[in-house]
Amino acid sequence: MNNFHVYEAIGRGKHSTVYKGRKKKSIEYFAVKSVDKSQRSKVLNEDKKLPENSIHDLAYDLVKALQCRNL
Ligand SMILES: Nc1ncnc2c1ncn2[C@@H]1O[C@H](COP(=O)(O)OP(=O)(O)OP(=O)(O)O)[C@@H](O)[C@H]1O
Repeated sequence: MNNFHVYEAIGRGKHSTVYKGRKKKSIEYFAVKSVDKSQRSKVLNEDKKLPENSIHDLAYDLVKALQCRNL
């Protein structure tokens, strides 16, 4: 967190608050999610889950990219 300037809250989740953030010494902006420590594992596990169609789309793109390389 020391690498970011954190500005105003831009959203709230069930167990978290999302802030506007900027990486220090850059003009890159990020959404910075702040989670209560007691809810951390729950939120991290939720964010790891991708919808099934996203996984399918990623797999399709990967296969296409590999096919292009082998041409
Ligand atoms: N990348 C982003 N850019 C802008 N706003 C965002 C971004 N990510 C989250 N937000 C805002 O923060 C809100 C809550 O974020 P998020 O979707 O992570 O919540 P959640 O998954 O429902 O909650 P939790 O993780 O606490 O269970 C969103 O509804 C949205 O308004």
